[in-house]
Amino acid sequence: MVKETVLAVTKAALLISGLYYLFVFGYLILLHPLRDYPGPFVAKFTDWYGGFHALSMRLHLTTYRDHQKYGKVMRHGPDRLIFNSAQALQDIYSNERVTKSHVYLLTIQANGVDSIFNAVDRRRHASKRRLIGRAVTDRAMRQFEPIMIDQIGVFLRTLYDSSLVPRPVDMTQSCKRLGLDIVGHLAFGFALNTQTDPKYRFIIDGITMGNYRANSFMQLPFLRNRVLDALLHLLSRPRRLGYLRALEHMINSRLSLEKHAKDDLYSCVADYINTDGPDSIKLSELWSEAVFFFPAATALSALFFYLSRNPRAYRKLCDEVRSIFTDGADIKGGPKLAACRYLRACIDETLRMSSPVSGTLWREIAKEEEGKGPWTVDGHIIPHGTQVGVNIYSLHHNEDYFPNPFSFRPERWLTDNDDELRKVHSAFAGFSTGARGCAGKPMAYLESSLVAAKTLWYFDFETAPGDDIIRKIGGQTHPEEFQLRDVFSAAHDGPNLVFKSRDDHCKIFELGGDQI
Ligand code: HEM
Repeated sequence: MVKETVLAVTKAALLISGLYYLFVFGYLILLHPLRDYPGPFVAKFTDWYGGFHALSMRLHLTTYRDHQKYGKVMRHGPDRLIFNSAQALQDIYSNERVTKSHVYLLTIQANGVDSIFNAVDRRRHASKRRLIGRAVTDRAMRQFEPIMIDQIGVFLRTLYDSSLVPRPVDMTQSCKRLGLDIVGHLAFGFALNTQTDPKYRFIIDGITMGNYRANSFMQLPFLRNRVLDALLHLLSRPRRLGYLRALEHMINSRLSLEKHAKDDLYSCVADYINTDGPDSIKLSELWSEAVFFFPAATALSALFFYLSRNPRAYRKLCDEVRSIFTDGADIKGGPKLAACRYLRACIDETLRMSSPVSGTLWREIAKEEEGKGPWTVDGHIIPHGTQVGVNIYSLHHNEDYFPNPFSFRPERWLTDNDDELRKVHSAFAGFSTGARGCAGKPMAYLESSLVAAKTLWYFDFETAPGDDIIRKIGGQTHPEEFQLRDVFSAAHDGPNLVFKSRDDHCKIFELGGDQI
């Protein structure tokens, strides 16, 4: 009797859940407001489609392939639409009624510390932006530049040492270490010295893991649940403790100095730490803000990749840098660097092909704007509750704007044809755009330009033997492109390069001079 009752209850439960899911699937496929948009079938009823490809770090490539198949607007999740046009870029990211999607909230750390990146509320964000903006003003940048140049000097010395052997240099490692050392100084005036000392190098992997975790949560919110989070916390405990200890050490070292002893983020916001005012910031939030200063390392690794594979561009850039400047120490921010137009075009072309942030930046209409009239994106009225975005990798490879998108052609940024120029700029989203666009864009250009120009001043370089073996990742079929793994920002390897010093110019390294 008991057995029969259990059987009957089980059958009823199965029937009810079967009917429930049938209803939900039926609704999502046949009745949902996004039902008429094309897209991968699985993505119509679950976020697992995007989640799966995010976990495998190739969502940017999948999205590009899907656009080829389904067109310039597609449904990429039950309530998600992705567009592939410059008009959509404007309509989404430069619209004041729009905010970051609620999925960004899933990236807030377990201790509740938010950052400028995941502050969805517009007032909270505006206050953070004002504060962070203080660290990246032109004046702050000018004050920080000598410190950046010192770190670039360390980078150049490691290249010089490698040239004496000669030994190939893995540019991903070198650029990430340089990038992190700059971030340490910029945030807390702290010398992490990862370029010369392995002690703090684990932070680089920590940042990548954090980005991977955040990206996975945003694509597949289901993952952010207590059980999985607790499990992840347990598994990453030893690393996390090391990370927190390093952070605590950085903060304590900085606190032991006078507020304005260093030209760093701390100094810019010190008067707002733990106050009652509207722009108050917690000390513990500062590093969360600063880790978003990191993607320049990807831009640099990719730039070295493209220059080593494109001899014509390499030669042209050498000619420009070596004719405009008269000395390595002469290479600094100012009119001469601004006159390096080909350098800027090489950086832009790099950011187009291998954008350090290559995914879809999800947005939605702000809560307080709901019901105040329709939101139209590239001619489509967006139904209530829909998250939308433009996929940066796809837009940057859209032939309507960038013919031969897989060719490295800096010249496309230097055309005399104004219409053409407007067109390429309209579809460039490397730093995103609008109120949530990159706050550190000028800093990123300065860092990339100084590193590239100074490297070309002191060295010639070429691809290390054997480095051209095609590293196919997740079905990427374009070996001429620097291959990125999408973890919101990017993970990558190489290129491995061999450096040869330009003799007369490198004497300064032998003499141990610091005017590099
Ligand atoms: C080549 C290097 C860089 C690239 C490609 C890049 C790209 C981006 C992108 C695409 C976003 C928008 C993210 C989103 O909407 O979720 C962003 C935001 C941001 N970036 Fe960058 N970034 C770079 C370097 C930097 C640097 C050097 C700094 C600081 C010195 C910086 C500071 C920020 C900040 C603070 C935000 C958040 C802005 C906000 O939400 O108001 N970035 N960046």
